[in-house]
Amino acid sequence: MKIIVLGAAGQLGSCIKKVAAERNIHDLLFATQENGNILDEALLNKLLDREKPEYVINCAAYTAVDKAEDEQELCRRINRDGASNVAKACKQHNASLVHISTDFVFKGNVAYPLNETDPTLPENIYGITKLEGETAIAGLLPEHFIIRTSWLYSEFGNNFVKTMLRLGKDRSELGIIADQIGSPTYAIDLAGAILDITESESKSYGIYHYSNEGVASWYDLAKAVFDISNMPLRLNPLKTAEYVTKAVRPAYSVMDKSKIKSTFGIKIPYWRDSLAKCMEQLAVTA
Ligand SMILES: NC(=O)C1=CN([C@@H]2O[C@H](COP(=O)(O)OP(=O)(O)OC[C@H]3O[C@@H](n4cnc5c(N)ncnc54)[C@H](OP(=O)(O)O)[C@@H]3O)[C@@H](O)[C@H]2O)C=CC1
Ligand SMILES: Cc1cn([C@H]2C[C@H](O)[C@@H](COP(=O)(O)OP(=O)(O)O[C@H]3O[C@@H](C)C(=O)[C@@H](O)[C@H]3O)O2)c(=O)[nH]c1=O
Repeated sequence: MKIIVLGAAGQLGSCIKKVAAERNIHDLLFATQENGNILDEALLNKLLDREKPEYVINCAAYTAVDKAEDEQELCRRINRDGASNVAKACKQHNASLVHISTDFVFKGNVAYPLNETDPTLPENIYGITKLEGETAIAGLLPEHFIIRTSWLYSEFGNNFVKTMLRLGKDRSELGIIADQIGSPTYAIDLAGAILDITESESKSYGIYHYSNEGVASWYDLAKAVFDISNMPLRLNPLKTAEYVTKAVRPAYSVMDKSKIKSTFGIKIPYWRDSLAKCMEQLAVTA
């Protein structure tokens, strides 16, 4: 079964590459911006024409949440128009699409785990354009799996866990927001779930939520990182108002994962267990 992974040089793309190799799944083509620019419709069509994939996994996105507030046009082109281009190419070539979206499509003003039908109301440009991408795909291609995930980290790319380890080397104390609540997700676990879905060849298309089990604040996540790595840093819990950022982030964006678990039989690890695994990998590569 042929699969094309777009945005393959990013964090999640790299995790899919690693998990696919571990599982001996070899019929994947990993496309970067060079040979799979999602803003270039002709290039995408040529790629799908040549490879004739059953699935396209779109990991390509604009993910710089604060910078997006100053680069709205570029962010929208990639997250809305790029997603739409990918869906059109899939439609033309009879491929199913696995597309990745975010918890930041929610406003975050309710304190219960959000399911796939709960109302969306993104508050920053990244979230707004990701939701526009979801809507564009749903309107163009019924054969889609849109997987909303949250707080991705891994041994690859840029992420909060690696930022903490970098800052922790030079500082004796850090202030971390403690009133934004979500679910950290090891991108390796998400990569495994995505491959479970493609391997299942299921036709249960639609939106799905996936994160690791459990909930945490950014403060909890940072604390766990420094505890696991035995770094004696002083962490100060902050209120959102005390740590000014360009983009507004949801106060509560925990997602209900019942649908993905019951539809595909996916087992989801607890976030702290997965964090420990990632830290082991980071220690090996350090
Ligand atoms: N990171 C997170 O915490 C979360 C991410 N997500 C979603 O998960 C997905 C994967 O995220 P992640 O891997 O962390 O993000 P990364 O930023 O690590 O990877 C995104 C990749 O997309 C590439 N890209 C950008 N523009 C284009 C383009 N025009 N054509 C092709 N490729 C392009 C980037 O290339 P380059 O680096 O060269 O610009 C980069 O390699 C995204 O859809 C994101 O919105 C959802 C929730 C949480
Ligand atoms: C570096 C740092 C961040 N923070 C806060 C700011 C912010 O509220 C939170 C996370 O900051 P970051 O900028 O690392 O993470 P951010 O880029 O906001 O992470 C988001 O990325 C996008 C792509 C998603 O889709 C989301 O699910 C989510 O993972 O931590 C502190 O409180 N102290 C610090 O020292």
